[in-house]
Amino acid sequence: MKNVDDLIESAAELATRGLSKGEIADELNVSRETASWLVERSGATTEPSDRQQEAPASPGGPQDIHVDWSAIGRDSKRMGSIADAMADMLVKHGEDVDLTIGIEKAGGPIATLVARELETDLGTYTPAKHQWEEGDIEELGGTFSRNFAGIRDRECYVVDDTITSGTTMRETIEAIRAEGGDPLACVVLADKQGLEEIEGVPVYSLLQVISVGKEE
Ligand SMILES: O=P(O)(O)OC[C@H]1O[C@H](OP(=O)(O)OP(=O)(O)O)[C@H](O)[C@@H]1O
Repeated sequence: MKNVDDLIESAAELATRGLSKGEIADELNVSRETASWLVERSGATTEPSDRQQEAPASPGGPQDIHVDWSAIGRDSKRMGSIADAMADMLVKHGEDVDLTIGIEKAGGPIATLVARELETDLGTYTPAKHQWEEGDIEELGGTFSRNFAGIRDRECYVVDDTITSGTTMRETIEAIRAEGGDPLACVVLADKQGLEEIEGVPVYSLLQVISVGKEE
């Protein structure tokens, strides 16, 4: 994915396949507003029910950026170096934690390498959105894979690639607590919200995305 034209083309293709703007936002890793803008620019349309729920895209374009980290993700050596840097931020946080949780899908491989560097156990969480097919997503829960470490009564770190709205990280923190775990910090490659904490859990990010010249 190289530029906005590629994003528009991808959004059009996904809309043609019948995906809603929310699903397109998830697929392209952009906000719903950006997904809406991309679809409108492409001239494609989404389902009528979807359009009714959408606020119109702002005429000046979206207040969002797409983070393409595939140059890192396609190379395990680069991923290892980036994961070492993320692990270092958690080391500086200074807690004695022996469990790292990755958020599927993109956070899983990163968390694996962070856990290796920190010499912790590894767990994974799959957010509810990945199980969603139709109906109310609020009625679904995410899942912790039994192929990896258990969480009950354990302190942990949480790893993902990006924070866009913060919804996924918030859901994961709540799910870990509901499972009896205690998330002490989270780390991502890029935080588009510039958050200091989510649900009382400190957020560390290698990159902070800051909008400048944004009209209020
Ligand atoms: O802060 P949010 O608005 O919740 O968005 C961030 C989430 O979106 C992306 O996941 P995506 O749904 O694209 O799945 P993936 O991990 O499989 O790429 C990303 O990996 C985060 O998990």
